[in-house]
Amino acid sequence: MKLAMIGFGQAGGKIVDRFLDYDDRTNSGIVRAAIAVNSAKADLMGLERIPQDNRVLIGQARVKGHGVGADNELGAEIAEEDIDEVQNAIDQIPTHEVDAFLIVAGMGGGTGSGGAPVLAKHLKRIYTIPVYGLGVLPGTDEGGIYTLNAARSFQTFVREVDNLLVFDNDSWRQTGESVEGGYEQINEEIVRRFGILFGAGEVTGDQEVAESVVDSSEIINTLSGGGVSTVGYASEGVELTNGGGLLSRFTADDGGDDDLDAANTTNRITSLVRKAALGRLTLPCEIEGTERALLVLAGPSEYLNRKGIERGRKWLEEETGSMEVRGGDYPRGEPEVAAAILLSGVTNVPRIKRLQQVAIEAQDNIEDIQAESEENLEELVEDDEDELEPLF
Ligand SMILES: Nc1nc2c(ncn2[C@@H]2O[C@H](COP(=O)(O)OP(=O)(O)OP(=O)(O)O)[C@@H](O)[C@H]2O)c(=O)[nH]1
Repeated sequence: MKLAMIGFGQAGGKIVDRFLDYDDRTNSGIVRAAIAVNSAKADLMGLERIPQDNRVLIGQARVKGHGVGADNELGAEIAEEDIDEVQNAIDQIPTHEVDAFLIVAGMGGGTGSGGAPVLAKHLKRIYTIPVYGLGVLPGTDEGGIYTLNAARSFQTFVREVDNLLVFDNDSWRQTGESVEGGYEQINEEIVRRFGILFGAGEVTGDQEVAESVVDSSEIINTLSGGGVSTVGYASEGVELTNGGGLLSRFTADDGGDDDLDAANTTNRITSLVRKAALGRLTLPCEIEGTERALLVLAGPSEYLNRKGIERGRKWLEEETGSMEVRGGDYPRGEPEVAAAILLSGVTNVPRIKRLQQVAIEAQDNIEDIQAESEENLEELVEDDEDELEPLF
């Protein structure tokens, strides 16, 4: 499906930048327009792919291009004040060619965390196409203020969008790497997963001869109903029949009379689906209780078959308990077979519960510290009060 992506804040901008790169590399055609919004000029300048004209600096009057320093209330305020500037950039894109908006933001900072929900609310008032969010949760070691920001932003963002897709940095961070290097890899993991999902609804031309290609309305229907979504993914390298040089661990179903080949393909697909659902999700959670799901099998068409996808879909129905599990293929020329599973409307998410608990503790702590420091300041000032006249 075709998306208008808006990266809000530093993380949001960088991830949308990577989506553009992914789109070019894989010819997916999912990014119809890409916009970056930030209160920090330097962050906008650091982007590589998003066109200069689509980079919107907000809050200049308040923060002079220096960012909001993880103050997400200020982030929300400047987004509201400068929403017309963001709208001007959106006015330049052909929204009638777009299936949905995707607002991408890190939820632990200030600009994206505060601004993304404001933009979602604004877009929903104006447009009839769905507005989705892709929210990135901070690592638990980033500290109380990031957790508090994320918990507050999450609560608001999920209410304002048609569906909130979540990626949790905490379960993806790698030890022993620089933060920047670590994010590069993490961002690649993000675009690969969401790229396959959204790319599935963008199959065109002769690829459509495949039997059960996923359609963008199936993605929209899976996301409709709202709530929180997570994505599972697994892949295996294959040899392209037109001469790719990869070791084949996946047996091609060449469509001939070879039942064994077909059975092999089916079995491989089924185990790939299990790996994707039971492995690391973008937001770890219990898959049981998921309201709706979509299974996408991507790969060269000779490695896909309807029976495998149908079996994978049935298995997902059993595991999630959902009666609304869709499935289909996404034929493409990459030398791998990949299963991406969108689990929409997940309810059993211990990470979110914990995030909210820690945020409440952080909020209480901050209030205590504030009260204490006000008292301390009063004591400090009172000591001099008898002797000194106030200025006014
Ligand atoms: N996945 C991912 N997460 C990132 C990246 N950069 C920052 N983050 C996360 O996003 C959060 C910070 O948000 P930023 O986007 O840097 O902040 P901002 O929205 O620009 O807001 P301010 O800098 O406070 O004005 C951190 O908690 C990180 O967890 C990135 O490139 N990829």
